[in-house]
Amino acid sequence: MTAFQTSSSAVVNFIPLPPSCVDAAIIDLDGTMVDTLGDFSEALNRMLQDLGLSPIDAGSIESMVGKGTEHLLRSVLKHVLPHYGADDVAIKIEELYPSAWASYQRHYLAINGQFAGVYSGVEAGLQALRARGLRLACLTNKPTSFALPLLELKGLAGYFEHVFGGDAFERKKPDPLPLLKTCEALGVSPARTLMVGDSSNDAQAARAAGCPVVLVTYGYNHGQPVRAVDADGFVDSLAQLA
Ligand SMILES: O=C(O)COP(=O)(O)O
Ligand SMILES: [Mg+2]
Repeated sequence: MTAFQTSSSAVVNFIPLPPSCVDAAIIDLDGTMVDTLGDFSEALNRMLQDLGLSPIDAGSIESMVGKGTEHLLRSVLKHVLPHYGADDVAIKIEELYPSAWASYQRHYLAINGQFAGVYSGVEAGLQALRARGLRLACLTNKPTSFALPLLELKGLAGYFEHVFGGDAFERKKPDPLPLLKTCEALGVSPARTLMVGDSSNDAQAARAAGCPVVLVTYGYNHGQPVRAVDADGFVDSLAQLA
């Protein structure tokens, strides 16, 4: 049992942190601080149009978000190329990938943040964590070049000492490496660093790194119910971290 669980139940709604338990918090971006599904949808559909492919709906995109851009683009291409056989699809995806990535990057950077909104309670939560003296870093699987301007535009960049994207380290979440590297950059120990995310990706990375982990209930969890994920607690708003 961690300091964040009660003795009566394995997974509970979040218990307010005893201030002495953590020195830092690492916060996920997509689905945790900003609802970026509109941005993903806009940039991906502009990309598909460039490639002469059929559009994709936001509901399908939602279950593909969270594992970084390479995974997202390959999943989207696979989804819109259903009339090919399995082997042919794989070949076609690799063939299309370089132009898909170039087009997606161009469109995403052009619309970044315009179809996205900060979830309610995010600023209050970040302010409360800062008021407790916690060191804060943002760790996302989206490219750093997408994350930085988005946080700036939404007025959230100033809360973080570090912002690391999916391309900042050799491996992405759910690998523990990005969390361990972020703890190192903050100069804190993983056991005293709270991970706050929205998906099993964040929770698995945190478990493997030895960080306590709390998940929000409103984000994107690969199309699966988030409360089934192994985590230390759940919040409906970052303001509940206060
Ligand atoms: O771009 C993604 O895959 C999602 O990134 P996240 O780690 O901020 O949820
Ligand atoms: Mg996320």
